[in-house]
Amino acid sequence: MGSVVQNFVAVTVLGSKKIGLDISSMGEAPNSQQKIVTGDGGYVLEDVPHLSDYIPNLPTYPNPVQDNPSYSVVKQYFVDEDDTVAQKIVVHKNSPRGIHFRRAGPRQKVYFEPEDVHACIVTCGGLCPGLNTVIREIVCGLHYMYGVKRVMGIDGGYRGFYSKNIIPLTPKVVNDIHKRGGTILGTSRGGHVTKKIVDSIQDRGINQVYIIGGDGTQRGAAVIFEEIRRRGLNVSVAGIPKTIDNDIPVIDKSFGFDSAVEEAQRAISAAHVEATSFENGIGLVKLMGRDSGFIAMYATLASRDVDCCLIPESPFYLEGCGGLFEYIEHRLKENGHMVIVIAEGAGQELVSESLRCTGKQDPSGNKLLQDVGLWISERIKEHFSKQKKMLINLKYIDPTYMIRAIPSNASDNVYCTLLAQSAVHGAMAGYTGFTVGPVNGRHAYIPFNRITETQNKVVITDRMWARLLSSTNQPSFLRTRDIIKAHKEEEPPTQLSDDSTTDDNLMEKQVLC
Ligand SMILES: Nc1ncnc2c1ncn2[C@@H]1O[C@H](COP(=O)(O)OP(=O)(O)O)[C@@H](O)[C@H]1O
Ligand SMILES: O=P(O)(O)OC[C@H]1O[C@](O)(COP(=O)(O)O)[C@@H](O)[C@@H]1O
Ligand SMILES: [Mg+2]
Repeated sequence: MGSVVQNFVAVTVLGSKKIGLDISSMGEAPNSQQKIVTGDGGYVLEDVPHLSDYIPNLPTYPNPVQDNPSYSVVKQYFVDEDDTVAQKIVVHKNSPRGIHFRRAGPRQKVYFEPEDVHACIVTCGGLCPGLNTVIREIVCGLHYMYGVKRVMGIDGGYRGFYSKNIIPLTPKVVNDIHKRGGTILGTSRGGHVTKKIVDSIQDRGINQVYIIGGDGTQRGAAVIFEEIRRRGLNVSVAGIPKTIDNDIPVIDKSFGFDSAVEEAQRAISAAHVEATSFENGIGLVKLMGRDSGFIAMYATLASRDVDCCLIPESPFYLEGCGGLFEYIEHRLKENGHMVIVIAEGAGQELVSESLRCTGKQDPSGNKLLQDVGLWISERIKEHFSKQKKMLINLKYIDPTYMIRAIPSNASDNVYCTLLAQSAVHGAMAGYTGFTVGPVNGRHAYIPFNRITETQNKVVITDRMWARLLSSTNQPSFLRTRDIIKAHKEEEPPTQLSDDSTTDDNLMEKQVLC
């Protein structure tokens, strides 16, 4: 028999399941109410809000997709109302069933008549390959699956709601945009004024809002949803997670990540060519990754030309035994050249120690980072010129904005299509206040708070990082105390990471000087 989790107010009882609203504090969106359903065997559904939660007696309509020749041939096209997706799929015999999310997809009944829908799409934050594909597929999904004709683009991110003109979007307008990088709608940081945004939504009669963006954007979307609910508006808010850094938790990975890793290969290959063409050549490539080193890690693993990968999650040091300089010297003596990949957020504490730390932020409140690529290039050159033992040739490549500006690759295009269609199905079915994304390969509707409360990071006590260390043969730069600290802080494995190694294994691996 299910039960209501403590701190949750029961509002409905369905068979053995109970639905509760969490009224405890929820970070930056204090009015948020979490919908939790518990069931037998430790089953927990972290559900997403629905328009009918706060607007009574909403009419429903048969889903027009059932009359669409492309889709009507598919048996069981509609998702069962009770389908949910498990967050954890590696379990033991006696494990509780754990957390689940509502499965994404088309429902038998929809909460909007297609001719009544007035949808808008906005893109916020940094660029990422695939933004245009998601825009295209939302427009085409609404149009071809549901017969929705009124879709508009918000120009230039959140501030575009109240300071710019709208961009009408039709299948014709968006037909070719997936072949272009960037976003045809423009994007920006900062400018989130909730009241003005929701006023604009209300004034324009918009009833579906599709918000494409990263962690900051999803925080903004959560606040917009709260305000819409407070005003009792029949407006569905759907978030589509975007971040090239892949730092959004819960979902398997974010769109554009694969494209970025693929494009990074070109920079790494160039660095390798440069490095191998000069005596003691060092090719240094800086890749994106403000707080999470996924691009650097995956690009390194894919390339096999990289001798050292430095990421924000794994502290390193330059001088002395087991340090970077020692490793460079050893590798150059051994192989005559080397390639280093560094994520932009790596070693920031070292950079701040030696440069005057400005503490500046971008308009969204993200910390502005020092250029670690330039800094480390200078330090390496300085070290070897002082030592006079070895003449080195270092070439620094910063391809970050070139990578971010490419169109998405084929697999990201397919992924973007699924994301966009899942978002459209969710909004049409009356769900709101959700982010869509794959969890263990199945698309699901995830409450905003789950996406914004933490960041996805490389877990350096996972097997994936061990694989990287073994592929580059670089030192782990970890001292015993760091290993113990890392294990204490260890987060549950993310979908892109792997199981943890044991304490004992790691202890054996530390560098002995
Ligand atoms: N806590 C927040 N509340 C409301 N809006 C936010 C919040 N954090 C960021 N935003 C807005 O979200 C947008 C994008 O955020 P940003 O951090 O630049 O990029 P990303 O969404 O890619 O992380 C900006 O317009 C910013 O003002
Ligand atoms: O120079 P900008 O546009 O501020 O972007 C730089 C940042 O954007 C990112 O690509 C990620 O941005 P988002 O948070 O918008 O996804 C970081 O890796 C990088 O630090
Ligand atoms: Mg961000």
